[in-house]
Amino acid sequence: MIKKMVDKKSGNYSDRPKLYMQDIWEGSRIIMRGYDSLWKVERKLYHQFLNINKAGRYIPYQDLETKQLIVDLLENPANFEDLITRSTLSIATSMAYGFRVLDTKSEVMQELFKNTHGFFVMVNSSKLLDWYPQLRPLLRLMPSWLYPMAREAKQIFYREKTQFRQLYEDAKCASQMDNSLPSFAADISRAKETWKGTENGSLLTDHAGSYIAGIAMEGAADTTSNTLAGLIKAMMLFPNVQQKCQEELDAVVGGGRLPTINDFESLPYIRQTTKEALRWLPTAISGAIPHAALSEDIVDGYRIPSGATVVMAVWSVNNDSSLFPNPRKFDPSRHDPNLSFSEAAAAPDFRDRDNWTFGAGRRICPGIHIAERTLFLAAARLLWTFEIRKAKDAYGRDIDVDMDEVTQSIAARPLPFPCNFVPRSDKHVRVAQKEWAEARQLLDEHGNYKHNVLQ
Ligand code: HEM
Repeated sequence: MIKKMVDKKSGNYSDRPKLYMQDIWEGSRIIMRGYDSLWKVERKLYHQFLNINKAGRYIPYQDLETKQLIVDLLENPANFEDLITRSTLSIATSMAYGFRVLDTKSEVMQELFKNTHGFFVMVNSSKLLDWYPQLRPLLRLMPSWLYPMAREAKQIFYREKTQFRQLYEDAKCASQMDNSLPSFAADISRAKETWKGTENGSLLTDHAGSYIAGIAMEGAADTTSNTLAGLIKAMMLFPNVQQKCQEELDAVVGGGRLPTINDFESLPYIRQTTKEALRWLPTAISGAIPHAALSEDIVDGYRIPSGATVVMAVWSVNNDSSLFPNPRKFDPSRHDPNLSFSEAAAAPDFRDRDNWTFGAGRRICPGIHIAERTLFLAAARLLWTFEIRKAKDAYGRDIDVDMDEVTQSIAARPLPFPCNFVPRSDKHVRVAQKEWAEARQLLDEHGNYKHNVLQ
């Protein structure tokens, strides 16, 4: 059904429902935006800077952050949830703005989390106004003390807007300096200059530009971190799969170096494992943000009215046993290693899709190529360095974990679970530490890049 409607008739199903909070946010968040001219400009920019060829440009960031992830885990394995979040967030801020995240508890990051979280809480709290939009005009007649949510939401929007603009302006300024790092924000501001006097140029205001960069950063961070948390959980629960991954790594990479992106083609089972992690615990459990129908349509005799909300039941389709037999079994071998994430997502026959976790149709996630590389490097390096095992209780017994427990969110994540990272050998530890020590030479005393590391 997703293929039939959202992929094949994507011109009709690329709109978004008109959420009350999207109005309060003045339509700023692309991910919630309807199928309009600014959305097309935004999408053009995403395509220009995140396409399959450009995605390769960010590998040095993915390389450095996944090396740091490994040594951080060696030092503080119990903190693995926060460490994977730091590394994916740092890849995202490096790409979007050209700076790294050293600590997720820093003031800038806390402000960012507070605003994003605030937005989703507000969307959740205003569901009634989305189900019954006819109530909205009544709110305007009510004194704000009787209905404080709108005022609270506006405050979150202003704080977020101020932060996104500041980050965007800082990246623009930084790009004027010699030896500056490339960033998506700087790319957008340059595109804005190039498009001056055109229709695209007039739509691409600084405010729009700051949100295009901000949402790319936001879209990249949690989704990837949540998927990695799911992959770690799967490795712990399916040790036979973990062992197969490690046999492949030992045969191809050996024990003398960390896997790199150059091993991508030679590690098909690791790639299949990342595909299976996306299927088995999809962070976009119901397609992240619903689509909406632009015009009325008839599908299999059912009338879909214009404006109808279309939710993709990603969890259900990823667990459909006619497509994925025994679906709760984590089995990487069900995926074709010869198809990249995006090739499988675009497969003409829906049975060739690995999963539906990146969405569908014209709104399919534009970060899919970046995500593929981050997941590959992180998975290969984690499994090269560690045995991922169940944690033990005070009596030395394995602590059981429910495989399906996830957070209640549009970007679901496994509920926190205990887990043991056991280094595979002293030699593996020494190699990882040595490679991180070499990689650190690229950084200054504040932990930021000394010079441009991208091609
Ligand atoms: C495992 C990683 C990721 C997952 C599972 C994921 C999933 C998704 C999903 C389900 C959507 C909505 C698609 C739809 O409406 O049909 C989406 C949209 C989006 N994603 Fe991702 N994403 C990931 C990584 C990334 C990365 C790395 C970036 C940026 C570099 C990114 C940027 C975006 C943006 C900008 C949108 C909005 C597109 C639009 O509304 O037109 N995502 N993503």
